[in-house]
Amino acid sequence: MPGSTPTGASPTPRPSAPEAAAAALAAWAQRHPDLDRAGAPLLVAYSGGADSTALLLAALARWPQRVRAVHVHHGLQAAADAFEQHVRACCAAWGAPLEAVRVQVPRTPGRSPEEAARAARYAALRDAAHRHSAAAVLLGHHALDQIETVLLALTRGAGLPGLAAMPERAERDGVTWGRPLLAADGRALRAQLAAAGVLWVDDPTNADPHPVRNRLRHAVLPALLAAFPQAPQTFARSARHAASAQALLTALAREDGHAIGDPPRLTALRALPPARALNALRHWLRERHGAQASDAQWRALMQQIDAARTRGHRIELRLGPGRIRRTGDVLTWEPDPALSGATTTAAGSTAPTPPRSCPAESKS
Ligand SMILES: Nc1ncnc2c1ncn2[C@@H]1O[C@H](COP(=O)(O)OP(=O)(O)OP(=O)(O)O)[C@@H](O)[C@H]1O
Repeated sequence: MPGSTPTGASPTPRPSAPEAAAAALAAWAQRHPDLDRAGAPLLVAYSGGADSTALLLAALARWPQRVRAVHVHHGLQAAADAFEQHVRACCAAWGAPLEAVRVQVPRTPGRSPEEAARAARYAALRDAAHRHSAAAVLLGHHALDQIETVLLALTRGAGLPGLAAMPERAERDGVTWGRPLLAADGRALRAQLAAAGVLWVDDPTNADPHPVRNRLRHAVLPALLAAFPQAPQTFARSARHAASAQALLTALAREDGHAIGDPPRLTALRALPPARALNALRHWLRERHGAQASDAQWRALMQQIDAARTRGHRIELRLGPGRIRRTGDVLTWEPDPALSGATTTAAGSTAPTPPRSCPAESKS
């Protein structure tokens, strides 16, 4: 349920944005002049954490008339009310329009509470973008988040789409999503906020040592940064290389998709080199059915496609959350409700850390 906070009759002077955030945002804005110069609102996804606080301050400084903060209250942890109070206080103090949205996070079998909360959050941000006809929704991910995302992809044995990690701009669900701080070092953002006396809230789930991301954050990242200080730049570069390569593979898959048809024809698939046929099929399953499958499943399918040279050769295999079958010369895929909950992640929880309040006056 959206609600608006009055911005207050006489807001206190806004603290200046952390330099690292302002510089990264300015460079991002130059790379996306259409968003920089558009008149439409820019929504900042403002959790109250350090990164989105830095982003909000930088965005308010660059686009004072266009920025609106959007905060999503997940109702999952005791501290969520206090987080919302904090962001309301900050926005009121800084004269920033705020929309605080409450979401119901459904319990879904096969989905961890974190995944469900993330999906509900992105849906709420998407809806807010549509309500405001926003030019973009801006997210506070920074360079260290990008390293974690690349490492996380490696721990899962991901392919190029995973290694491409987070794009600095993406169009999804009719919304433009921007990550202006991807070039900024999260440590600098925090240090500069602290030096300016700007307070933020810490999400207690970030301290949970069990989820893989937090293990990476607390055990791996400090060692990596100590040994390779350039990691924020080099990981970002690798992610960009992977994204460019993936863009080429996607273009090739689209082109090959015309040749193999929808549903894909076996004879046309066999006419392509196996790696191209696999690339086209992966793309078809992802784009047409929103599904992904494991390496072992793809290997089994490719073997069957190669072997199915007689009319009587049956193909019926599990592929991701569904089954793929041969009917004549084509392959058809259908979801199988019994398989859709196959990838369950364990959830973790810790006691909430009460947030500090927003300073009534800035020190800078
Ligand atoms: N409760 C919230 N309300 C509004 N925006 C939020 C909220 N939580 C996170 N965000 C936005 O998402 C960004 C990333 O947050 P965080 O790293 O905690 O999320 P994540 O779940 O890891 O992100 P992702 O969903 O992209 O993996 C924040 O900087 C902020 O812009």
